[in-house]
Amino acid sequence: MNFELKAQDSKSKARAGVLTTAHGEIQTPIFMPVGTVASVKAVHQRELKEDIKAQIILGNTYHLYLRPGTDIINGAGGLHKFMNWDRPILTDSGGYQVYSLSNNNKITEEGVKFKSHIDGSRHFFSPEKSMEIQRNIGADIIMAFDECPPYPSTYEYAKNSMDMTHRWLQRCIDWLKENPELYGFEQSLFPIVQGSTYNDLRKESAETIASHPCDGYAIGGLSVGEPHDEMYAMSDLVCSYLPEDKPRYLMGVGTPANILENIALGVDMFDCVMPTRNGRNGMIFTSEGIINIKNKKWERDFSPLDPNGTSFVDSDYSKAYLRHLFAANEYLGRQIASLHNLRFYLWLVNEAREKIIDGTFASWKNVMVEKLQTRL
Ligand SMILES: CN(C)CCSCc1cc(N)cc2c(=O)[nH]c(N)nc12
Repeated sequence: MNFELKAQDSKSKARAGVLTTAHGEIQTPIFMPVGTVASVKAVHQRELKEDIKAQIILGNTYHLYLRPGTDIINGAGGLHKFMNWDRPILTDSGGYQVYSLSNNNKITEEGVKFKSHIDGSRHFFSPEKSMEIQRNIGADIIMAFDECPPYPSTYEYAKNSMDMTHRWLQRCIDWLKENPELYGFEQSLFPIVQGSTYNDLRKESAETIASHPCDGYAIGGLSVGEPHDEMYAMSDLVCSYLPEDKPRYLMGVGTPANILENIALGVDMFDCVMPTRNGRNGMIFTSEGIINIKNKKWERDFSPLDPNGTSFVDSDYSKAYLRHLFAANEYLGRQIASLHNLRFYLWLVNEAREKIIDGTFASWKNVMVEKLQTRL
């Protein structure tokens, strides 16, 4: 895996680059649609590739392990073949999902005991187990098995959790060294910086994580309910300790405005369920602001969904029509909203990339951040 910086903004820490993987190139800054259970909800792989122009998508160890299970995915020759997606895939390591989905879990030094949110069956994830599952899934980018502390956490909890995440990282590295790739293509580990919202812990974690030679580095433990200015402060601090020549992935972020602000701080990769989850609830993101399509004000607005939009749905359908589909609970409504929002997120990061390359990012970002938060 190789990362090449193409341009750096002179008035911010924003960068434009290219990450080359076994399944193709990724232009950064990039947004990664979330395909938790081997599907980006309500969207075809063909639409992801041809209309949304997604370059990499996310899968998830916790979900895929529980259903369909690694032996079926392995039997298909890996997740790329199983879901017919031949571009890069990143999988999260499963710990975060255990905390957020399984209400009955116990964390020890060894790993995490949990009950399946599907059928209540008992399971156990260790760093080694997480690596084995991600090896079998065949993800191009494997996330280290970490603990994402809740927000807020006491200093003591955040420190103990961070230290354990660092010990778990070494166990991930050791297991991957002992167990080579199964499908004949490179799979790279991204370690994850923790430390909650404590400056000294974040510095210590970033330095520890950066001491491991990896193809990329992730910032975890944010977008967990902390105020946005805390998110930005931690992201800024951590980026200053991570290698310049490797991609930085801020996990679970975020709103369009969060993404632009973090690009300005030096972050290159993002994922978030917002475009799909909030889209399915009628929240439509546009370059002029946010539309709640269920609002009565759109009932007789026959104008295109998004005149500046770059997806086919933006000109094919009107606001009034999409509002009707939501009112009637028609599947097509969620499909249109998901497709539009994902295309918007990919358009936004590509616009940012072009502004970084032509040197106008900082001023464009400030204007854009205001517009993106307008309620239309
Ligand atoms: C669908 N996505 C939300 C899933 C991928 S990102 C999940 C995710 C989100 C957030 N906010 C923090 C963390 C974190 O600290 N560690 C890990 N492993 N994953 C995280």
